[in-house]
Amino acid sequence: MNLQNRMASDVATLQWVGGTNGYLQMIDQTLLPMEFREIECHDVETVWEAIKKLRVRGAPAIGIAAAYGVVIALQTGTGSERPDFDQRLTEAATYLAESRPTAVNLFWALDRLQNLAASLPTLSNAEMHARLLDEARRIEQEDLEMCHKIGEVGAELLSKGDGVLTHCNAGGLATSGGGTALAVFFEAARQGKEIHVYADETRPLLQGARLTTWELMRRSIPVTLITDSMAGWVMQEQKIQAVVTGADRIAANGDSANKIGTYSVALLASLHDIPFYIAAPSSTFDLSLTSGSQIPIEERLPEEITHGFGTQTAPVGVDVYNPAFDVTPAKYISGIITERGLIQPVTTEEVARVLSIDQD
Ligand SMILES: CSC[C@H]1O[C@H](OP(=O)(O)O)[C@H](O)[C@@H]1O
Repeated sequence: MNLQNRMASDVATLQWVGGTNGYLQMIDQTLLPMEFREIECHDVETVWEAIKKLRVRGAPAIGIAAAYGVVIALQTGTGSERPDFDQRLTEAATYLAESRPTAVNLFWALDRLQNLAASLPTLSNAEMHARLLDEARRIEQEDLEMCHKIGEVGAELLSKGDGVLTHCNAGGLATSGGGTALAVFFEAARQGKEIHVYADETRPLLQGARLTTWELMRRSIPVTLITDSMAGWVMQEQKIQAVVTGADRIAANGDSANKIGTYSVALLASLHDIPFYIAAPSSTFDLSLTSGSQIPIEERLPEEITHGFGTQTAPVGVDVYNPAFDVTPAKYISGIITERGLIQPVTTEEVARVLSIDQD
């Protein structure tokens, strides 16, 4: 099987249809697992809304969607001169960058397209548009390859029969299809390691209950759903031999932002002397930040907590705090699994060394 078939989840998180005047098709993840529906994005506003509402979500997937969103934005607009085109590119990137603040892959992808255009100022609008579509497709393909390698690097850390805990969803749905934390589980299972996954439900939007269990069950990987508050107890009961989660932005010293609740899981793992790993591609690192204190943390609407999935569970008007992410200090991270190898110990020097390793 080729890489695309082997590592991609058996459903395409995202799919570009057609040429430069095509459109982006994506699974609406807000409906899973009860309904499988794909939506078509024919304008940049639809892409922006899909990112904002987590119809497409997960750091790498958000970056890929934004890259295709730029291509869609350039299908319309005034001016036939290249400066007009470049202005529209800048406007589209600025607009998409406002959709969500934490996942650095969004900004990394938008910068990559803008830098490409800046490096090719003499191309016609049509030629530049085609190159931008090629670059978006390259970002998606590179992510698939990175997921595959993350799976291989991470699977080596797991032993036959391990219980492994994960938080939120860092699966094919959060990426080009290969997953990051779940790529480790997919590969370990493929190698016959017979792991058992414990999935935190991950309030308030339940990415673990809705998405991680769905992905693992589709691949016949044993998974047990637990509430977020049970993570410590299953560790105490010695059901867990390792923890692997994803990440949305990793600072130069290895401090990692991930779904809210990850920090608590890392502290619990440390207390129980259980290795806690982050799995993430190099596109999730933000080396411009010296530490995690500089990572912007998205705050989302109170209704996600008080009216989750249509049921009101708190008095109207109650004060609500709803940060979507938290930051785990590097000292609580046993290692960061990347496509370039394992970063361990998690230090600024080791981050720089591993990320500088040339890809084959
Ligand atoms: C492979 S990145 C997955 C990462 O993204 C999730 O956040 P969200 O569902 O809000 O996009 C969560 O932090 C996952 O670990």
